[in-house]
Amino acid sequence: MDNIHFVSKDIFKELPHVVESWWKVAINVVDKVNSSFINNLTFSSREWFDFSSLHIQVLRNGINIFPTWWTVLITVLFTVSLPLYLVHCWTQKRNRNLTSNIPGPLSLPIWGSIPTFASSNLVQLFQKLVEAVNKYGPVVRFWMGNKLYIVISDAESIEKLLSSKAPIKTISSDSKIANGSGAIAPDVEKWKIHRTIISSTFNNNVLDQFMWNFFQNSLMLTQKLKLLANGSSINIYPYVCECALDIICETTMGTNVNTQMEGDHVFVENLLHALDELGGTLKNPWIINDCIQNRKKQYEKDKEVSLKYLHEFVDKVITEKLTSQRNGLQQNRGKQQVEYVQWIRGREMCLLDLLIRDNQLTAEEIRDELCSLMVASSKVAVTCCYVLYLLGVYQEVQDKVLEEQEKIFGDDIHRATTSKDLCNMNYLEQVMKESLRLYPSVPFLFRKIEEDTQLENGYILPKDSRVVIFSYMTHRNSEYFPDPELFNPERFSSDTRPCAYMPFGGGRRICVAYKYSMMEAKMILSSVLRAYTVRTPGGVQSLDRNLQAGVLLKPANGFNVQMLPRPEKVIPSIFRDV
Ligand code: HEM
Repeated sequence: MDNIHFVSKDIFKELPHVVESWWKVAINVVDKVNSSFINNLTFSSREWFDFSSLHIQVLRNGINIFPTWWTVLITVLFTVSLPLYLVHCWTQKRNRNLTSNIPGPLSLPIWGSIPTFASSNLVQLFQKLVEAVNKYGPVVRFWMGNKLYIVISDAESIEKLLSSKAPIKTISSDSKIANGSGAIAPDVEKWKIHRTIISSTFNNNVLDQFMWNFFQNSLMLTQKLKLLANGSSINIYPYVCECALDIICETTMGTNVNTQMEGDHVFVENLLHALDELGGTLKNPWIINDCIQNRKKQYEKDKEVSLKYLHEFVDKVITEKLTSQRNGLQQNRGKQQVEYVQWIRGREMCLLDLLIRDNQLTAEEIRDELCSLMVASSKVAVTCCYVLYLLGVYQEVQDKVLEEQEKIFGDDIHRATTSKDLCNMNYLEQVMKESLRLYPSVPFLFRKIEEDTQLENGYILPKDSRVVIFSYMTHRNSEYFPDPELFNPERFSSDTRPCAYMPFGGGRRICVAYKYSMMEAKMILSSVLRAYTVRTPGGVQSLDRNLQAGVLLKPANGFNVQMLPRPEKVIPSIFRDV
C-alpha cells in the first residue's frame, strides 16, 4: 500500500518529465524516420521532397496534430512504458530515497540521464563527465535507465570505499576482452587464486629476469623509429604498443610474437582493433554490463571479430605449451617432482608454465587470464606515449631527463641497461608519475556495491549501485595537487595524500604489475629518449580536446609527435649500427 502511494505520488511529481521525455523521443523518431524518408524521395520527386520537408517542419514546431499512425505509435509506446515506469519506481524506490541528497543531472523517468549521453561520441562523453563533476561536485549521481551510478572523485570518499569491509565487486574492463562476456571479475575465491599466481610472476624477486626482454624489445623499438625520426609528425602509439605486446607475450607465454620486426602485423592489428572495438562498444561506460552482454551476442554472431583471432592465438600457444610440457614430462617421467620443477625452471618459467603447473585453472581460464594481461600491456604503451608527448611540449623537462640519462650512462653508452640503472632514473620516474597524474591510462575504476556503504560526507552508496572512481578528476583536484593543470614532475619528490593519486588503482585490487610496468616503461623511455629528441607541435591543448573515454584514456587523434635523431655523442653505438 505504501509502495502504491509512493508510486502514484511519484508519477504526479514526475509527470512533466514524462511528457517532456516522450515529446523528445517523438521528435527524435520523427527526425530519424523522416530523414531516411527524404533520402529515398529525393531521387524520385522534388515535389515529394518539398512536401516531406514541410511535413517535418510542421511536426518539429509541434503545430501539427500527429497523423494517426504516429498517434498510435506514441500511444503504444506510452502504454508499454507506463508499467515499466511503475516497475522502475517500485524497485528503485529505496535507492532513489537513499540517494536523493546526492547531486546529479536531470533524470528523466525510465531513461534517467541516458538522453544526455546517448548521442555523444567518446570525446564528447568524456567532456560531459568532466563537466558534470565540475558542476555537481566530487560525488555525482546518475540514473542510467534503472541503474544507479555514483561517480566519486574525492580522496576521502575513495579511501572510505576502498577500505570498506563491505563486499564490493570489481567490474573489470580488461576481463571483457578475455572472455567477451562477464565484465564482473571472477568471484572472490577465484580472484584470490588468480591474483596469487599472477603476483608470483610480477613480484620483486623475479623482475630482474625480465630485464633482457625489456632491453631487447626497447632496442628494437628504437631501431624501428629510426626510419620515422625525420621531423615529420607520426602517431607513435602503434609502435610503442607493438613493443609492449612483444614484451608481455615473452613474459607471460615465453613466446616471441615479434610483432615489431615481422612485416605483417596481423597480431597487433587485431589486438589494437579489438581494443578499439571494445572502446566503441563502451561508448557509454556507464552501461558497461549491458554493453558487454550485447558485445557477447555480437561476438557469438560474428565469428570474424578480432577478439576471436586473439583467443585463437593464445589457445594455440597454450596447446603447444601443454604438448611440449607433456613431452618433457614423458622424457623426465622417472624424475622426482622437485627435479621436474627444476627442469622447467632451467628453461625459464613464464606465467603460462606456472598457471599450467598449478593445475587450478581450466584451459579457458588460463586463456582469459593471458588475454587480460595482453590487453593490460597496452596501458604501459599509453603511459609511454603520454610521457613522450608531454616531453615534446615541455622541452626543459626533456633536457633534464636527458641530463640524468647522460649521468647514468656517461660514455659507456654501449652497455645494456641494468635494473640498477633503472633504479637511478629518479627524475624520469617523477616525469612518469606526473604524466600518469594528468593522464591516467585507466581513468575510471568500476565497483558494484553489495552492501550499503556510508561515505565520510554522509552520502550513502546503496546496495546494487555502481560506483565509478573517476581518478582523472581526483588527480586534477587543487586540494591535493596545487596548480593541478601544471606539468610539474618535481611535485613527486614528496609523498602524495593516500587515495589522491591512484593511476594503478588502490585497495585489494591495486595493479598487480605496478613495479613491472614502471620498469618496462622506464626502459622503453630511456632507450627512445637517448636516441631521439621529441617535439609536439599540437601542444597540450590538442591532447585535452581529443581525450576520449574508452577502456583506456587516449586521444582520439593519436599521439602525434615529431622525432629527430640526437647528436651522435649521446646515441649509443648499439643504435647507430643498425
Ligand atoms: C602503466 C601501466 C599500467 C597501469 C596504469 C595499470 C593500472 C591498473 C589499474 C588502475 C588497476 C586497478 C583496476 C581496478 O581497481 O579496478 C590495475 C589492475 C590490474 N593490472 Fe594493471 N596497469 C598497468 C599495467 C599492467 C600490466 C603491464 C599488467 C600485466 C602484465 C597489469 C595487470 C593488472 C592486473 C592483473 C590487474 C588486476 C588486479 C586484481 O584485480 O587483483 N597491469 N591496473
